[in-house]
Amino acid sequence: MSDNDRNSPADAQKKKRGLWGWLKSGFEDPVPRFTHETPQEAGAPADEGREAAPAPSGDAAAVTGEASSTTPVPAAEVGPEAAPAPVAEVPPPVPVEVPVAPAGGPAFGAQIEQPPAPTVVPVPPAVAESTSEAVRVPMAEPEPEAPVAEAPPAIASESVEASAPAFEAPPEEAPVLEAPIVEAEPAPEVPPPAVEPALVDVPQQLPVEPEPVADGPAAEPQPAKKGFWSRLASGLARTASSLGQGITDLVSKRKLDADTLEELEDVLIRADLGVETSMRIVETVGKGRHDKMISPEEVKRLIAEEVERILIPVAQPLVVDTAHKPFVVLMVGVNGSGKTTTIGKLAAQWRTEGKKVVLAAGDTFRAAAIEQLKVWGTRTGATVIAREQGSDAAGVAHEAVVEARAAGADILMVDTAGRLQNRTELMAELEKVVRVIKKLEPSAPHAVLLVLDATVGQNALSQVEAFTRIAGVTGMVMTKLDGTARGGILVAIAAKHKLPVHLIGVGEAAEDLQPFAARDFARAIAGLN
Ligand SMILES: Nc1nc2c(ncn2[C@@H]2O[C@H](COP(=O)(O)OP(=O)(O)OP(=O)(O)O)[C@@H](O)[C@H]2O)c(=O)[nH]1
Repeated sequence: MSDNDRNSPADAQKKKRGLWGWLKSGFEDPVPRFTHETPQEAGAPADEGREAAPAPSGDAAAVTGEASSTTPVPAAEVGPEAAPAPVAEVPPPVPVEVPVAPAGGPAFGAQIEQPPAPTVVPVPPAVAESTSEAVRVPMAEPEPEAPVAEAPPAIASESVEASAPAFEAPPEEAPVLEAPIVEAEPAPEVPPPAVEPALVDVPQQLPVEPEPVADGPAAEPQPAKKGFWSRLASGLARTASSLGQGITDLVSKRKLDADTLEELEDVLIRADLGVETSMRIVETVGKGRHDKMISPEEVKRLIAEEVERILIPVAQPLVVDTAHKPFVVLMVGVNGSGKTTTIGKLAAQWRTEGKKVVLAAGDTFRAAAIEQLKVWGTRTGATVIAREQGSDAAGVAHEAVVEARAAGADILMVDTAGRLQNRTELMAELEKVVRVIKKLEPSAPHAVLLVLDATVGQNALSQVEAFTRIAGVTGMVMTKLDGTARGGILVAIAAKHKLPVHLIGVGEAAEDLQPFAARDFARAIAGLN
């Protein structure tokens, strides 16, 4: 579904369902659709670099703001450096949420502003089978208010075994739940952050396909699951059909003369393949075929071969080096490029492989991003480290590294707020996140993934330059290839920057994040079967 579809009545209806309503919809649903809450809409001070994503050059809409109905943002809390609100003012959106003492030694305390009472969202029970592994997560604190009341239905809808909710505290440990009653108290009564969080071993569980809700409507027949190729081909259909139509119109009735080749070059440039790449392709197509008839299929084949040649060196899988525990992945990119969604999709895939995954809600600028990550945590069974909106992102990253280590996590993914590459102060903030992670673990982050929105077109080229310079980008994920007819931008970036391309997003479902394969991509973009 493209961003354009957000305003459809069906989409609006989905949004009205609310968080738990969405969770009930189960694992097969499209991924959660979180809108981008602009500072203005939230009543916050304007911040151009945060709010203004580059205008898409393709025909897919840019990610625009619609205030989230579930997470109202008080004006005073908005802004990356704003003092965090008392915990009591942030209604926990998940069943359990407890304050965790800021980890890290005194040496680090001098480096980072220490916001109060970070929260940890424990692994939720969207699971069926326990493994022998256990992850240490903070003990759940009972919340007498609405969130607790809402929790059981959500668990019931996701959990396979309603009789064994993984998140119910064992009776003998119940007293621990009463200890840090800080969330409902006014700020002055919140215990100092040095208090040890109560920890309990919670079985690490693997996500499974959800069972239908017992009292829900009769299950509709599900469409057959798409295969890898069909997802890729349908995701790139807009680019392929635009290219294909242009090629067919050009060569089906004409000989391959100089004019035809020039027009072919225009068709390729319009698909954002870039001038150099387009010239290179046209040269290949024209070689030995001047003034001869050529079929559209033959031209597509030649394009695919040339594109594949360009892509082969950059098509590199994202390899998790198990020597690092956790393997730290930092997500960077401009506003709305798909960082949080990509984290969720990756978490889903890695959790299915049985990996222990921790997610750090380092996009502290946008309240909805924190909620979005928590939902992905609930959905995938990954632990989420989150603080209030406006907290120091570097502090969250620090906390997350400490917690992920303590939990023996395999992978830690750190989300960051979207920022325009030309906003120096925001890029400096990102630099600080990297610095803080390195201070704890010099080899980390082990992967810095630049998430690029394919619909922004040529602007992506300067994003690669800036983010690589500031954050040391190691690889790229290109999202929303399904929302543009100009997916050729990936080829232009590959040709210019030679940056590894690990993954591509061709839709909003978790399965729509695919490993990048040069041949498949080249053939799909050219419209070949
Ligand atoms: N169609 C499509 N939509 C995508 C894809 N990847 C992400 N999206 C959507 O893009 C929108 C923005 O994604 P987010 O993950 O919130 O973006 P972000 O980079 O975290 O945003 P900021 O926090 O503002 O920087 C969401 O509606 C996603 O569902 C994709 O591959 N295809």
